[in-house]
Amino acid sequence: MRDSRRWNRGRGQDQPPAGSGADICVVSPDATLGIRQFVADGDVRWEQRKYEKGDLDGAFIAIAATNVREVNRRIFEEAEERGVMLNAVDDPPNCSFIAPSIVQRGPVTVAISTGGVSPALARKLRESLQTSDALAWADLSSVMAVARSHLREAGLLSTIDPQRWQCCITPELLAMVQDGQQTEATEKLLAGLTGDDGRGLCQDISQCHDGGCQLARAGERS
Ligand SMILES: C[C@@]1(CC(=O)O)C2=NC(=C\c3[nH]c(c(CCC(=O)O)c3CC(=O)O)Cc3[nH]c(c(CC(=O)O)c3CCC(=O)O)/C=C3\N/C(=C\2)[C@@H](CCC(=O)O)[C@]3(C)CC(=O)O)/[C@H]1CCC(=O)O
Ligand SMILES: NC(=O)c1ccc[n+]([C@@H]2O[C@H](COP(=O)([O-])OP(=O)(O)OC[C@H]3O[C@@H](n4cnc5c(N)ncnc54)[C@H](O)[C@@H]3O)[C@@H](O)[C@H]2O)c1
Repeated sequence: MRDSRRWNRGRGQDQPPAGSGADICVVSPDATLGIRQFVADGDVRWEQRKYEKGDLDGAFIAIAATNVREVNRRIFEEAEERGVMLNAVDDPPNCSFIAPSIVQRGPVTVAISTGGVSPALARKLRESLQTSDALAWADLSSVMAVARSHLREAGLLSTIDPQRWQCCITPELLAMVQDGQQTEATEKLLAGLTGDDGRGLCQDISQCHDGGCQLARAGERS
């Protein structure tokens, strides 16, 4: 099993691997302080012994992180036999999946993979993305969720053109949310989506491409 340094490094924070509701079991004669803490917190079970064939019985996903390459290879063989997904930390040929670098903001998760070509590049991309404006769109999550659930309840969700969603997700809407005006932003979004805002936004969906309506609105203002 990976040690806590790696868990923390991959996520860029002191976040236990649990929290997903997964039943996590570590099989190892010894464990780091980090893993012992997860065990003490009830997030992880620890079987204090060496790996034995059969340990993957019933597993959905496994990580082979012993410091003995031959043991990791045997774990990979068992995983292949059982159809269990396996990651062998730094041994790509003995992985059936590769661990990505992760960026999270609210409910939004961005996973970055270089396909094993360069983990250092995956980290660079993660660190760039964490501070990039692109990720700020994730701050709209709760407003989007509320509007969506409202439209679903009203039986209107499937009537909204996908392009209209894109046109309504504007920097202006984001600024409102970031200013703490959640309710106003939700109302504005719903009005824009249902065409009730009276400003002609996206009245002709067929003309509305690549933010075209926003460009038109900017033109109107100037
Ligand atoms: C993304 C991340 C997630 C995580 O760890 O969970 C991750 N490695 C991270 C960092 C990192 N790892 C290494 C360095 C040193 C610089 C460098 O080598 O580039 C750095 C950078 C640093 O620490 O700054 C060393 C290293 N890693 C691997 C090898 C073996 C090989 O390539 O053969 C070696 C050489 C070992 C040696 O011999 O010394 C292999 C893998 N590492 C992967 C994932 C998978 C491919 C992912 C992809 O490329 O997309 C894969 C295949 C295994 C797997 O699937 O888990 C995490 C980013 C954390 C973050 O976001 O900050
Ligand atoms: N890809 C990465 O980013 C990355 C990062 C850190 C470590 N690694 C790799 O992960 C592996 C482990 O590194 P580490 O620093 O955690 O090593 P470590 O020595 O700290 O830990 C290895 C653990 O495996 C246990 N172990 C040994 N034989 C075992 C067996 N037969 N059954 C069960 N457990 C057994 C040991 O008791 C120990 O607790 C190494 O191959 C290392 O190169 C990869």
